[in-house]
Amino acid sequence: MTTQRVLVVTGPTGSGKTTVCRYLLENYQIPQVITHTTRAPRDGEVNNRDYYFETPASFATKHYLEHVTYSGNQYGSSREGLAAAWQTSPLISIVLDTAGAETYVKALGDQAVVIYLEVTQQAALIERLTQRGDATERIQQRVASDEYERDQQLPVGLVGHAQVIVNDDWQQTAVALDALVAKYRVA
Ligand SMILES: Nc1ncnc2c1ncn2[C@@H]1O[C@H](COP(=O)(O)OP(=O)(O)OP(=O)(O)O)[C@@H](O)[C@H]1O
Ligand SMILES: Nc1nc2c(ncn2[C@@H]2O[C@H](COP(=O)(O)O)[C@@H](O)[C@H]2O)c(=O)[nH]1
Repeated sequence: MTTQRVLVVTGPTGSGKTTVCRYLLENYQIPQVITHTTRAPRDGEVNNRDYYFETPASFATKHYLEHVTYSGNQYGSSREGLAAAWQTSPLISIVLDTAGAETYVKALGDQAVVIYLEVTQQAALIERLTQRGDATERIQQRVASDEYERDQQLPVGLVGHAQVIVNDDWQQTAVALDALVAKYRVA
């Protein structure tokens, strides 16, 4: 039987996690698990595609494999979401903060293939958030959060479990992703 795996894409805010999952979907038809959040949608984000956007009350009614608070908002991923994505493909992806990635490794073992993205210059991260259209006060709130600081380094619990990709140059990132997919994708 084909092993079901999930590519867990993690790293600091603005490091390119969502961009990586979009690339995996567009180039390899690897579906992304949609997660739940109480954060307000950004311009261009669509409910049921980018996130399940929830109120605090509706967020509390779901069954989560893990859930976190990140910069004042709640985020969570459900077992049902994973199962639904695995129905469509044995190789799927999900975007998580590093706390969520650690939980996935504990819960799923080798089924969780962790990709930790980093960007060499922290100023480049902030610049990318600005270019994405994030409001200045939102960026400041995020940069001041404990979660922002924590996600700047690969957590000890992921050492030996994560493949680190430096996403300074997109072409190099794409080459690294192509190699990773070749290793895990079933022909
Ligand atoms: N290698 C790169 N070079 C330049 N810009 C990039 C690169 N990779 C991604 N970006 C851009 O950086 C911005 C942030 O990327 P993305 O939204 O994928 O980050 P993220 O890690 O998902 O962020 P967050 O955790 O805040 O949701 C986007 O505008 C994206 O187009
Ligand atoms: N542990 C989890 N982290 C999640 C989940 N969904 C998204 N995220 C992470 O939250 C931050 C902020 O996301 P943003 O879209 O507001 O920029 C980022 O690190 C995401 O990877 C989840 O279900 N669980």
